[in-house]
Amino acid sequence: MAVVTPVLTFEDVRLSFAGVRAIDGVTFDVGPAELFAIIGPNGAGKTSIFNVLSGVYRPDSGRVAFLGEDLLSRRPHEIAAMGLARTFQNVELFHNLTVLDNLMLGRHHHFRYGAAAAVLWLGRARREELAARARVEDIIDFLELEAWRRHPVRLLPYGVQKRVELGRALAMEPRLLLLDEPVAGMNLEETEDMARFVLDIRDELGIPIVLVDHDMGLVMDLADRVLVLDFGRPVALGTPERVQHDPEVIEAYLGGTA
Ligand SMILES: Nc1ncnc2c1ncn2[C@@H]1O[C@H](COP(=O)(O)OP(=O)(O)OP(=O)(O)O)[C@@H](O)[C@H]1O
Repeated sequence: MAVVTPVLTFEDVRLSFAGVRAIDGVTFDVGPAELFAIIGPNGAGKTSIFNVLSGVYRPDSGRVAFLGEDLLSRRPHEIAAMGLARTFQNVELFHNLTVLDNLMLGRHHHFRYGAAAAVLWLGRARREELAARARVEDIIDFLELEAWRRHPVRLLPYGVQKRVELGRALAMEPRLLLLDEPVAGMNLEETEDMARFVLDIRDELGIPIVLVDHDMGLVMDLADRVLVLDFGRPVALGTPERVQHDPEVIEAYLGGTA
């Protein structure tokens, strides 16, 4: 049997804040083109895990490797440049800029030319800019954003703004995508659209995804595997089918009502 090397390895990670155990011995890995979900009630430690992965928090102990390389010694911009892209719970875009410009900014770390070349619009700068444009136009097609491409983000419906944020993360050409509550605050139609795009990213682009949410329903529909957390502790890890029927999950997460 072929051995599949995980894209991400998170091993026995612990992190406390003034006595609060935000992450309490959490271990998981994410395979290539896997949609991995982390769920748990408020305060379970989901955002803390994302903050460790993106280099914002340094854990007290444990090991985290991305594409075989240690992540814990890296700064946030280095981790982004390695190909780990993230969206946020709240829309974090430049609201007065157009969709196109926001997506172009998502690519900035790919540009290799210096300031002088950029100002003079010379050689390499021009070639890189044209390649970036082509890539961004592909993403606009993929996320069905054509109708809004020249609109400032602040004028767009909320669900479309979240899609632009997803587009900006894709513009980084990620090797792993972290989605923080991608459907929070969305109506049913927006939620269904977002769910479809998330699946397309895995299936058509082959990009592995870690998705954090507290909505059990969405996660169970989308994820290949699910990690359930409670007060920073792992409660269960497995396929949605298995996790849903785990007595500890039913007790801890659903309060024994399922
Ligand atoms: N910077 C911080 N300083 C102090 N405590 C923190 C910090 N970040 C997180 N915590 C604490 O760690 C615990 C886990 O918080 P975290 O935000 O990771 O949970 P969460 O599962 O993402 O919750 P939510 O669904 O509300 O976003 C909470 O008790 C929280 O108060």
